Amino acid sequence: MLAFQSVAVIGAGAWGTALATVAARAGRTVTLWARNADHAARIASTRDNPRLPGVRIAPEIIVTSDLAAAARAEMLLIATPAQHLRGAVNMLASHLTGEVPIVASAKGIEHGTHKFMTDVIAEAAPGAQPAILSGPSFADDVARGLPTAVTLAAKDEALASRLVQALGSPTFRPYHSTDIRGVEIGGAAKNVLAIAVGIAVGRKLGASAQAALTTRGFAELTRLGRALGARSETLAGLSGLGDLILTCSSPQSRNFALGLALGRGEQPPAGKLAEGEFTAPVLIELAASQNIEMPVSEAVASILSGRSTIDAAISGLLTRPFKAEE
Ligand SMILES: NC(=O)C1=CN([C@@H]2O[C@H](COP(=O)(O)OP(=O)(O)OC[C@H]3O[C@@H](n4cnc5c(N)ncnc54)[C@H](O)[C@@H]3O)[C@@H](O)[C@H]2O)C=CC1
Ligand SMILES: O=C(CO)COP(=O)(O)O
Repeated sequence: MLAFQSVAVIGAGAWGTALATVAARAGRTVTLWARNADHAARIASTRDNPRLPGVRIAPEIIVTSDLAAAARAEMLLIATPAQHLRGAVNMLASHLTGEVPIVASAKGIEHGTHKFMTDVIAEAAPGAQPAILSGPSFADDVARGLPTAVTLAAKDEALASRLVQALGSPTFRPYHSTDIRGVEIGGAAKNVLAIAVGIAVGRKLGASAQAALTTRGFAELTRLGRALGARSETLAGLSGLGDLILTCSSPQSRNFALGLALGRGEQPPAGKLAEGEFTAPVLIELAASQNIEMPVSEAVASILSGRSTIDAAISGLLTRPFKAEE
């Protein structure tokens, strides 16, 4: 039998549903777990998730709210928002046996603790083997089987490679890595930077400003990543630069769309998760604790908290002293 034949996805939002589809396409036996029993029953009968409209959920995917049943899978993927990951793994922990791999797929940093997703898993489920999956991949594209490539990192390279084998298919191509921190930083920071770029586009600052802001955003993401031990190749790879390019260039991104609305002076889209909103304050706290300058992220955090107007934040960025490019 193949390693990791059974896969459970915890969290039945847009991304969890897309990942369940990925695992089914790769030939795994898949369980999709929703915390709300009515929600699970509705998805199971309609084969449709309102979080991912127009995508048909394959009949072989088992949709359930039975956590003990889901926890029996040989491999688990957590697809809750970042701030809910600890709660989800805490619930799971008592059902787990052995060193089951738990792959985080949320993009964020925990409030209060400044912990990244695999650190939270290691604390909440000490017997498990944490891993992280991240990269340029809109749930809708992935679920429809459009070609995507991501990074999947675990401490042990052989494990990362086996997890890739379990999930990969011609249209979903994970690359394995051992640089967990690099993958986590890219995913968390790019959402904040996408809000900044969305604001600039919403304010009609032009395509040149969009490219400049994305690039200077990458510079600050790289500075923080290097300070925290990430490898440059990871930061310039799919989970870093790749995801930054995607998210900073497409209104399909909820983070970019939030920025766009703010920049235009409109109401942000209702009911859409934009992780960057939650990551911004903790990202700048983390950067400050490392003495790393992240002016673009700081501007986003100050706009979101109401400490600065958009125009004042833009003016602050444009009047920074000239310096060497680094
Ligand atoms: N949607 C996308 O294209 C992608 C999303 N992600 C990441 O995946 C994470 C989740 O995003 P989405 O699925 O898009 O959000 P979503 O808002 O569509 O779904 C989140 C789901 O998590 C569930 N949930 C919340 N707390 C929970 C808990 N304690 N236990 C179990 N379930 C819980 C909610 O009920 C909801 O169904 C985010 O960190 C996001 O950045 C990553 C790659 C692509
Ligand atoms: O992470 C994503 C694409 O890689 C999804 O982006 P948004 O969360 O901004 O929609």
